[in-house]
Amino acid sequence: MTARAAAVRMLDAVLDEGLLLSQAEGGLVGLAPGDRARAQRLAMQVLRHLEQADRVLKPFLRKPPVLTVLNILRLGTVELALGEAAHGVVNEAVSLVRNDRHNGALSGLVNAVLRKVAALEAPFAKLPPQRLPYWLRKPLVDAWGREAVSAMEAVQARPAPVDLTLKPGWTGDLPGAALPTGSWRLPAGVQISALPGYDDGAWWVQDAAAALAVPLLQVQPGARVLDLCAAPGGKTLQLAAAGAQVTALDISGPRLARLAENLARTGLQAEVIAADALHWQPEAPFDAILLDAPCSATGTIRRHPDLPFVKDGSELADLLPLQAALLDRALGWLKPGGRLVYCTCSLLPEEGEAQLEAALARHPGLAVQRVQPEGVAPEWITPAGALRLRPDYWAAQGGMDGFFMVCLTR
Ligand SMILES: C[S@@+](CC[C@H](N)C(=O)[O-])C[C@H]1O[C@@H](n2cnc3c(N)ncnc32)[C@H](O)[C@@H]1O
Repeated sequence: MTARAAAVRMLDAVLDEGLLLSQAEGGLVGLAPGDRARAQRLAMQVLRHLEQADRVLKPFLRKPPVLTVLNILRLGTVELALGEAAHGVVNEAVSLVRNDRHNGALSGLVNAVLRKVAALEAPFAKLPPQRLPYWLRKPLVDAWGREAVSAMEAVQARPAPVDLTLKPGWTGDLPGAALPTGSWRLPAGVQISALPGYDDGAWWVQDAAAALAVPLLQVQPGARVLDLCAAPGGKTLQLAAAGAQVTALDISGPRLARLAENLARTGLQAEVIAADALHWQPEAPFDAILLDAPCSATGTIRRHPDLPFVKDGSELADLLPLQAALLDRALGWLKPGGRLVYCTCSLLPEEGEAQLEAALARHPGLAVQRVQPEGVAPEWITPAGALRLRPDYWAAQGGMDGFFMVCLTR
């Protein structure tokens, strides 16, 4: 199987079976590591430009062919629009259809259509970036307006850069540049495992927005800190590297295994607990708690372009009460005067700003501590004193994940 065939298989899984790309990785079995990475990259490129590909293809199709053939056409169209050489793209698309038991007869159609697409000059140049689905776009337009949402969509059309969090004090010779908040942004196409510091765990991959929750908590060395909903552990590593005595709790065994690997690679320490936070009880209260609550993950669409095609917002009915319940329990585990950071990698105000407002109403004496970590622009701070991070911030440098985060004291 080729990388392109695997990419089409993954697209079929997302668009037909409603699977996330991470759930469709079975389609990559048997591929060499380089081809696996290429197949994933191709599938993600198509998902970022699916709407544009369909608009380009429409005049050349009397009616859409079966989904798998349409996905072959979409893949070819996106590759051509992004500058891939026509010869290889068209030939392989044709052979993919020819080798398909059910649809071989459509190889002539695929050949003719992709040759027409190849003859177009910059077919995506005049098309707007792909729009978010209505269930997600509407509340974002209501919260921040059309212009901001279009800016987010433009950033989401491009692959996300890779950011690193460096251990405090580590200075190595990495390609790329430091961001104002202290994260390190790598240039595109770098092989991460070949970088200095990889083998000794001097840094870890973590989006620049995600890296801001721990600075917001302002932990002191030696403080007892609970990382609630901790896996796979980017924030656990930051807390441990800051000298805190960390308890990392998560409900998911497989995700905690990744957390344990991350601790081992970086040589950092934390007590790891597999438990449901809705039932677990600590033996003693904590100086600080980080609650990175389960959420819609709509702030991570740059890196998960499959999400808008698979999710429909219906999971919010379970997520919103879960977030509130986790927050209420965690607040009960804080020492008097302790701090709690609540955060979600969601763009939706329901999972951020509205959760904060409701928590303040439920807990008299609870207050927002206004914190502006280094490099944070004043306009990222909400009137209530929280941080609202959006994908279109630092757009020219590739953006950042969408996040809501707030520091609370009681
Ligand atoms: C946003 S992710 C956490 C990411 C993590 N903090 C990091 O920085 O790598 C949310 C986590 O919440 C965990 N989770 C969901 N429900 C939970 C529960 N009831 N108790 C404990 N953990 C839970 C999930 O397994 C998932 O790992």
